[in-house]
Amino acid sequence: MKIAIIGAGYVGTTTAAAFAHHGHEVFVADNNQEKIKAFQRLKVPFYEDGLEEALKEFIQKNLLSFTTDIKQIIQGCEVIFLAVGTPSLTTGEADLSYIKEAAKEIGRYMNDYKVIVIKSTVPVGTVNYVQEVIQDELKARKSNIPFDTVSNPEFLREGKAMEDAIDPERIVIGSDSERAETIMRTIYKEFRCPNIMCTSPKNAEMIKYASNSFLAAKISFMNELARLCDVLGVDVAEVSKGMGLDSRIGHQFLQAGIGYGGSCFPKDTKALAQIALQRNLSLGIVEAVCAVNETQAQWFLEKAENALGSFSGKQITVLGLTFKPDTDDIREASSLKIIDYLVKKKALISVFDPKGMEHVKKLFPGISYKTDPLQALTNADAAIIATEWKQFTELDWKSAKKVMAQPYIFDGRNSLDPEVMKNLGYVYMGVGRPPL
Ligand SMILES: NC(=O)c1ccc[n+]([C@@H]2O[C@H](COP(=O)([O-])OP(=O)(O)OC[C@H]3O[C@@H](n4cnc5c(N)ncnc54)[C@H](O)[C@@H]3O)[C@@H](O)[C@H]2O)c1
Ligand SMILES: O=c1ccn([C@@H]2O[C@H](COP(=O)(O)OP(=O)(O)O[C@H]3O[C@H](CO)[C@@H](O)[C@H](O)[C@H]3O)[C@@H](O)[C@H]2O)c(=O)[nH]1
Repeated sequence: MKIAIIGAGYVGTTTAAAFAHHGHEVFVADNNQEKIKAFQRLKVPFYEDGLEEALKEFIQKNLLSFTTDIKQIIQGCEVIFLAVGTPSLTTGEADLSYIKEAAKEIGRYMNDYKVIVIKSTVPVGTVNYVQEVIQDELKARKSNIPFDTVSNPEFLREGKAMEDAIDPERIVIGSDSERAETIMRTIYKEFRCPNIMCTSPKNAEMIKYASNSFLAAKISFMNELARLCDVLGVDVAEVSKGMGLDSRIGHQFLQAGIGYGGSCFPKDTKALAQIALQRNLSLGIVEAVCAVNETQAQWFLEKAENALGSFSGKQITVLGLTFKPDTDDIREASSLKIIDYLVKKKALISVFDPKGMEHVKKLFPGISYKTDPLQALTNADAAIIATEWKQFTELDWKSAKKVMAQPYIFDGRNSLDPEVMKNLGYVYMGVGRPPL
């Protein structure tokens, strides 16, 4: 089937690669010319493992192409996916202006029956809103071309985007139209996904926000608990291990740390809380999830500062800048809060990250960017681990100790073994872990 995708970001491009992988012919459009030029030169302008190779393969097989000509792909395809951004407004609400703009273009250019699929994460009711925007454009053209609007939220994780998109655990299709549902089932036929759920558009939209907020709640629950464990001399990592053995709870998303980041959890939890407030409801749990996350890095930094005496004038190394390993994405990364705090405290800051340094340089040009972990740790009074890259978990910490000025390790991701670190002579502090 010929599929158009509007928005060549993380989601649009990995979705495109997954559709091409399953034999569809995919056309991706973006209004950012630089981005499209990069894809046309077979260069992915962000880091996602396996994506560049996949895009090259499908472009060469003529299954995939990139363009700025949105009109052409709207007219050439029966199904159009919207994968544009829905960032937070200052109020926490989702900004639907990119969705609106793309919907207007569809209404302006569509020539025959279309299925418009919203893959972006959007508030409940957006499928209806898109329908109205397109309808208004058609009315202005004095046209009554039929079309359907569908919700098909995306659940991929950055860093594992390709495997998640090609082989998803679940596919949610929110449609009120039998014709559109049949087309959607045809698109996903080759995916052999065991869990294809068809429901209403509103239900599908809510499933996405509810899923992200629930995962974020698991993390904030453990992060809040870590603060109590810290006072009680209990190891939160052992607690989460014990909890996870109950299959009703499970091990995933129970790792305490310095807070969740990325382009999704912070924005989607805030948006869900805001959607409720607009209906005069307050979602106390979701609001608390956000509040714990806002303060978690600060809580950890104050403890670290206390342990070290002061950050002022000290050489502090931040290991890891991205919001999680295996990505170059620094959106809402905890490392940014850490650097900000250290700058205010007049620390001397060195950093290293395998993929995220170029982006952080634009925000903090005045700190020292190093080429490897050992160089970053040279003469350090303390290291703060903000992202659990394997370059840090597998580092030769024995050699690292020799180059550091003082042996303080503040592990914001509980990624190292406290006993091993103690035996190497480090003063180790994790999140909610008692000192040995
Ligand atoms: N990043 C993720 O891991 C992830 C996972 C699941 C869902 N989502 C959701 O998917 C959506 C997209 O996320 P993303 O991370 O891919 O965003 P992104 O910012 O990486 O990409 C969005 C792209 O849309 C383009 N765009 C905006 N308006 C346009 C228009 N009118 N015409 C053509 N192109 C336009 C932008 O130039 C940009 O390239 C968001 O709603 C997000 O919440 C993201
Ligand atoms: O036990 C855990 C698990 C994760 N995190 C943090 O949570 C954040 C998000 O991690 P993850 O969910 O792996 O990354 P994303 O790529 O943001 O993916 C989430 O957000 C996407 C966008 O909506 C969804 O599609 C995915 O299903 C959802 O997992 C990161 O900062 C992690 O460090 C923790 O602190 N503790």
